[in-house]
Amino acid sequence: MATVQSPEHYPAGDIVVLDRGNGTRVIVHLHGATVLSWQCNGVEHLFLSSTSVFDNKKAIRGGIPVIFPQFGPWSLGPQHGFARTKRWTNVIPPSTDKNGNIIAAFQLEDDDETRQMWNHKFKVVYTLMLLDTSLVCNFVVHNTGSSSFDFTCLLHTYFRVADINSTSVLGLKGLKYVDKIRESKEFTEERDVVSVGEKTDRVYKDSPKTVVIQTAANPSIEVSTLSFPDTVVWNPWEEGAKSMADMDDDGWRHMLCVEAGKVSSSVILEAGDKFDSSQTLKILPN
Ligand SMILES: O=P(O)(O)OC[C@H]1O[C@H](O)[C@H](O)[C@@H](O)[C@@H]1O
Repeated sequence: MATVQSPEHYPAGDIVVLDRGNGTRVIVHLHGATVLSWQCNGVEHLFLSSTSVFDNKKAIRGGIPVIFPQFGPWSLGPQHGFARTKRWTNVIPPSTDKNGNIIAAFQLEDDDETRQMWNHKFKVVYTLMLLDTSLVCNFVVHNTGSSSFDFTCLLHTYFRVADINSTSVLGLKGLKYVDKIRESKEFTEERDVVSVGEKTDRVYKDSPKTVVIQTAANPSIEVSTLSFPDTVVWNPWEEGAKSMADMDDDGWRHMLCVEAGKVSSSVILEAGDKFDSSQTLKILPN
């Protein structure tokens, strides 16, 4: 049977595939422009829950959901904003550049539904570039209206890990973080190697441009960012996973969200301006 991370699982009109051959490919669902899968030489690097709902309504549980214009609870609309539950347009179909890299772009613009929640004119262009061992996700917000607006945004990447108990994140030492599990109080990270051994939901501020996810059995992955100063580290752990209908009961063992974004403070975007940001996921040699 086809798995949720294979193109055959989806109606052809719902997905876009960036395929370099040799098992190196990305699958994007137009619902939320959610990257469902990033395989490199046949090895999958993203977690996608097998119980995720694909009804083109609910947010997809796994891959790389795009969070905009609000990270977290929102008084004007759904948690994490509307971008992850809107249908995006594939404005540049997958094409190969002279170096053999595959590029595709997706776009979301304001419409009646978004303006009812958030009355602003915008265009978001999300461009993916698949290289041999890396994936570039470029996220650009344009203010197409005549007044300024503010927003937060984030790429909610679910990394697939062999075992959460032997997974860690490097590069966070010395950073201040807001711990959402501990009344959103602020702490300072003391560890060089940040392992995750319990329910975790932290927003690390002023992160370095590069953090690394280390996990036994898989190669390490480097996450490099531009204009994304925050790093959210999230794992719902066993009880949290069980309480989510769209998360595999043992999903928490095999995932770690390391999310690059601008969430501690908002972006204020003047009319006619753009905000340009990106994350690059790179598989490091063993
Ligand atoms: O269940 P969701 O709306 O997809 O949110 C999943 C998680 O996203 C982020 O990582 C937040 O920091 C968490 O507080 C939240 O639980």
